[in-house]
Amino acid sequence: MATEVEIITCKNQIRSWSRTMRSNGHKIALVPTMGYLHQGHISLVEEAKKHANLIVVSIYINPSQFAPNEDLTRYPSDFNSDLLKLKQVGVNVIFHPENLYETNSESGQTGSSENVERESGFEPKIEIESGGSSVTVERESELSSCLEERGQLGHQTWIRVEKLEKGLCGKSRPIFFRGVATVVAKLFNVVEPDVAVFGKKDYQQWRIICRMVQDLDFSVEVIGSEIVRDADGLAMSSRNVYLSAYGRQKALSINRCLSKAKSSIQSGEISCKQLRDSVMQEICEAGGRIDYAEIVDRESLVEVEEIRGPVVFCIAAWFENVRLIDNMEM
Ligand SMILES: Nc1ncnc2c1ncn2[C@@H]1O[C@H](COP(=O)(O)OP(=O)(O)OP(=O)(O)O)[C@@H](O)[C@H]1O
Ligand SMILES: CC(C)(CO)[C@@H](O)C(=O)[O-]
Ligand code: BAL
Repeated sequence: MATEVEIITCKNQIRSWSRTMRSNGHKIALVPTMGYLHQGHISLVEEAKKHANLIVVSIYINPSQFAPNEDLTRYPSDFNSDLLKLKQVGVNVIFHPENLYETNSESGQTGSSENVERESGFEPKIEIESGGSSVTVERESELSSCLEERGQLGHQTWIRVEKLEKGLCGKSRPIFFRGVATVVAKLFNVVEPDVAVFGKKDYQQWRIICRMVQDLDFSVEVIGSEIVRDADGLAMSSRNVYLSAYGRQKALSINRCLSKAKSSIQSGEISCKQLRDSVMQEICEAGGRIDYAEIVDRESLVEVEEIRGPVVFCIAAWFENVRLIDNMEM
């Protein structure tokens, strides 16, 4: 049966809702999403219900985790369909801010002097002190996300989980985890949840959030929830919608070769090189372009050479210009 869902768009309003509810003895779980919801997201809500009695789902396509050459402007969205799904699964609040980086969202002000500077020819250069004199160097290109690209330079504070963010997805998306960690910290600060649920499909993201919470003493319990797959084995993802039926068929090779690797390990294979080589061969033969295929320690995400303990096999590959990620704990 569908339930009433409150839609909140203002930071102050969600914070005061949360504080009131907690003072009345409720426990609040947050499920952060970028919308265009599928069963993977719904499973996070179901997991959240095991840990709290009030559920907030945030829907926010965060510009700071997209590089300017990525798909922010065409990222799929369908708020009405999301609303229906969330009513059916039974959540209490949808937090749907228009702009989480807006310091004055309640008053509708958008400008800042830095925006003006950008519009009038901001150069991506920085000055650094060197031996008593200052030199101008190109700003590291990796520091630019769609947030800065929009000219919204009012935001200056970034969270970097320095080691965990470097490998896997961090190699080809160098600003991605800076944006994710920062926006999740902002969501934690405005929603003030007791619990937050993340999908293990984004394994590195989940580990990074756990580490951020530990290192910065956030009072939030982070839950990692299992990957949900379609019947054909493809890990559900909002971006699957970009795939043609043909591309999707080819992309099934990802899950297929992860399952084969798992069987090989169960039969005694310990060489990560062997395992990686066969996965890479199968994905390439299916027409995929590998971004990475790595077997890493589950906690540190450091690559291992031999299977001697719990690991996770993580893959990112392009099919038809769609970058898909998947993994399997082994
Ligand atoms: N198949 C899935 N199984 C479990 N969790 C998932 C799955 N897909 C997404 N999630 C989780 O849902 C949360 C929100 O993710 P997001 O809105 O980016 O969806 P997505 O489908 O992963 O989108 P994208 O295609 O951009 O990767 C994240 O914690 C993510 O790990
Ligand atoms: C955690 C998240 C909602 C932050 O924008 C996003 O990275 C996602 O949807 O996985
Ligand atoms: N699920 C992670 C969001 C992203 O890839 O941008």
